[in-house]
Amino acid sequence: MSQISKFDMASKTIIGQCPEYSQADTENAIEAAATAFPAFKALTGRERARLLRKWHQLMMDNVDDLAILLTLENGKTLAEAKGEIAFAASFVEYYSEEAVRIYGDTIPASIDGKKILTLKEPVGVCALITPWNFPSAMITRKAAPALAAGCTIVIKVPGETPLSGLALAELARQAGFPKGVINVITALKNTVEVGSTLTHSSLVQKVSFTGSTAVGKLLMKQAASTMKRVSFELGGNAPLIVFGDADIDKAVEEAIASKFRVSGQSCVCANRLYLHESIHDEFVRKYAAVVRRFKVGSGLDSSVSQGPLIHERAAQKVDSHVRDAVEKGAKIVVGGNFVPSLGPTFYLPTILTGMKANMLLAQEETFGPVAGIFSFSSDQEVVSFANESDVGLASYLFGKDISRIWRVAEALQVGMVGINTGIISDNAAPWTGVKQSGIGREGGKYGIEEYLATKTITLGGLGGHLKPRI
Ligand SMILES: NC(=O)c1ccc[n+]([C@@H]2O[C@H](COP(=O)([O-])OP(=O)(O)OC[C@H]3O[C@@H](n4cnc5c(N)ncnc54)[C@H](O)[C@@H]3O)[C@@H](O)[C@H]2O)c1
Ligand SMILES: O=CCCC(=O)O
Repeated sequence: MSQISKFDMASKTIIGQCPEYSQADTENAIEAAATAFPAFKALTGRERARLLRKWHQLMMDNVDDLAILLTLENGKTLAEAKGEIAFAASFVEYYSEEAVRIYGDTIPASIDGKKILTLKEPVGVCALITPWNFPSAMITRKAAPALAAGCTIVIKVPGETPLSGLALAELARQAGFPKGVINVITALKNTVEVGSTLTHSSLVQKVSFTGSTAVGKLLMKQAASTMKRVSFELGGNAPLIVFGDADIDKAVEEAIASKFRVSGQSCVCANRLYLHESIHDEFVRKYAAVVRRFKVGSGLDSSVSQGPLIHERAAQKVDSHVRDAVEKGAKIVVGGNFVPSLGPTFYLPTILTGMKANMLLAQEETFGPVAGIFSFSSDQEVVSFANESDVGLASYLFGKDISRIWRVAEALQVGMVGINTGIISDNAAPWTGVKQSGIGREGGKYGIEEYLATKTITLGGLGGHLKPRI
């Protein structure tokens, strides 16, 4: 069997290898999950909750090792990696608490003598396909609710970051999950055939995918062949709007976190920053002062704030957005180039001003450390700028006038709005997009519903109501 070699993202030295699984291996994993399903489904919610709690505990006991592995294979800083492991574990804890709270309804029937009940049942074998930008959290955000519901799973981890998923699966084994309940497929070269196998298999009942909109569309088409349930968490192009009455220092701090965490490689990272003309210059001056202090380098170096991007293609895309903007009249305030001394995947944190709607950055997700700054003069104008996108995942608003904030939050065509905060990730909150940012929700009480089917039971022949004796 051929192997995938994994390199430390900063030094490019080899850190490990894992199998390049094929269509046949994927079919075996699906079979294993299907075989394990009846017994796993039959466990009580309390039993599944205990397994999840143990898994959560093992993740937290091993947070340092998991974080080092994550930094090595993804490039994000160690502080960010530790944050991600805690975030990943938080989904496991949350859904250990939901596993015992899966309720059906009793529904008054329209016809006398009948009763209607609903049962919530696990949908069956689920294929979970996850991206490299959050190699641990994007797995547990799917796996924890699926397992809490009683589903068995086949996880297709990204070829760029397979090791974190394997480490999580080993900890799940140690936690006591029965054989066949959690299966991991690693593939890089064979990604397309593995994806096709998962989405066409008649044993797989559900596909949950996080990744780009382009791949999401392909998987949706493939999953249609067997009418699978689907959940898609796809790309974004988040607008961040600062109104004239905002607390500028706070908005700068939060906009830094929103734009530059994981070097701009989160689906909810602010991509387009819209500043009211009255505070534009002050914001840019303060924002640039912070960004100039950033240090780019290996994520393992504690003085570094920005690690490498995932691959050369990603860095080239970032640079193409910067070049395109400059050609069309934008000005580079900070950064604007690669860091050749570190290698082709390192890009300087960049601020561009004078952005216009015809620039690539305005139209597509940059997925890198570039803040494109636009100026606006009225609420209506900024809402129409922000909505000029075929995706609608996250957005951010900064200001004090609550009636304006509310009006704009309602008018934005997005799944999530952060108000006076640049960080909206929380295991308890529904994570969701509109337009081409996806279908379905992850997290919170809604996340588990994606893995449950509602069965309606109608009891007949019950007769009428008892008549009171007179
Ligand atoms: N909405 C969200 O919650 C969310 C979260 C994280 C990332 N994302 C999005 O993900 C994208 C970045 O991640 P990426 O570059 O890994 O995305 P991607 O779509 O290229 O890949 C995502 C996953 O799908 C796999 N994949 C690719 N082609 C496939 C195929 N034909 N069949 C089956 N699997 C296939 C990849 O190996 C990876 O595991 C960005 O667009 C980002 O916005 C969205
Ligand atoms: O890509 C993203 C989801 C995770 C996050 O940003 O919290």
